Amino acid sequence: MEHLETKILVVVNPISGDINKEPVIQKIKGAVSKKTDLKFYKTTGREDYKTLKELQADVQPDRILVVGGDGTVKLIAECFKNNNPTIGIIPCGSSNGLATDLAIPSNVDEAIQIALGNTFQNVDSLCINNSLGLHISDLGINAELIEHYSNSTVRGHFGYALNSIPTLLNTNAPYKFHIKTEENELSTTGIMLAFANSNKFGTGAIVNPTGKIDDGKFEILVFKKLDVANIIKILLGEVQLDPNFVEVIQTTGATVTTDKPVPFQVDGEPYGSIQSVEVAIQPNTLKIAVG
Ligand SMILES: Nc1ncnc2c1ncn2[C@@H]1O[C@H](COP(=O)(O)OP(=O)(O)OP(=O)(O)O)[C@@H](O)[C@H]1O
Repeated sequence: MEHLETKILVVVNPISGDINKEPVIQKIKGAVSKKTDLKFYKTTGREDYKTLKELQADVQPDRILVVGGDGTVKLIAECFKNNNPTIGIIPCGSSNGLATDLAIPSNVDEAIQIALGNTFQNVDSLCINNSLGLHISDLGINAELIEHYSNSTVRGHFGYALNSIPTLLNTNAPYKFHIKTEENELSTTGIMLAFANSNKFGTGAIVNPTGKIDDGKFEILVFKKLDVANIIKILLGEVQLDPNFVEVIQTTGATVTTDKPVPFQVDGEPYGSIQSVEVAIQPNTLKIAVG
């Protein structure tokens, strides 16, 4: 396989998506040239940020391969955002939102080829209450689901579905959101407010007919009704946006406040319940290998 770098750090989340990573590790070993200095780091879920920072100083990798889900990609983005190495994603999580946005295949062999390849895309990130957001963050019902899911011992989609049932029955939704952007100020009610750092919404015909992929903007989506299937389809970019169902605001920075504490999540990680979120776009934070 052709690639220019010699130092590759592979960060493996052993538990993500309930997938055995050993075959993936063997495939990566088989895909790189003999000259490649290949280092592996398995996340522990504790102090990974600190250890990876030390590894960065030690190894100074040209490329980092992430074998995990959104949470692991985010960990890498936070650790290495100032060093700007190329990041290759081999999607192995129960949620692989950023990989899906970038059309990185779930097939391991194909993903490894792309992760080691030389086609790149710069990706914007969001600064959300001083945390890094790469894909979708939200206040409301989805964050409630994620909170329940993260407290459970069951991993994977099936666990997600099982745990969603009690949450949907006990929800405090709808919530009142006060949204202040650089351009506008409004109050609205919904079951969920999402911050989406995905070009799907920015380039969609209804949201922004003239939008470009790297326009340095993000979207606030306020979902009005509890229709989980439709919400998921919209977040996956599979259906046109119906303004009666979802309100969309495109901006570069916003503050959202609520009347009561609302569960909050950033890229699939629960952040407890909060009443105020500040969000700003950070253009071109990451360089990711794509197909
Ligand atoms: N060795 C480990 N043991 C337990 N937890 C770990 C370990 N390594 C990483 N983690 C946890 O895994 C989470 C990130 O998982 P990631 O998003 O990559 O995969 P996922 O299957 O999509 O995860 P999730 O289902 O929790 O969203 C973080 O919460 C991190 O603390």
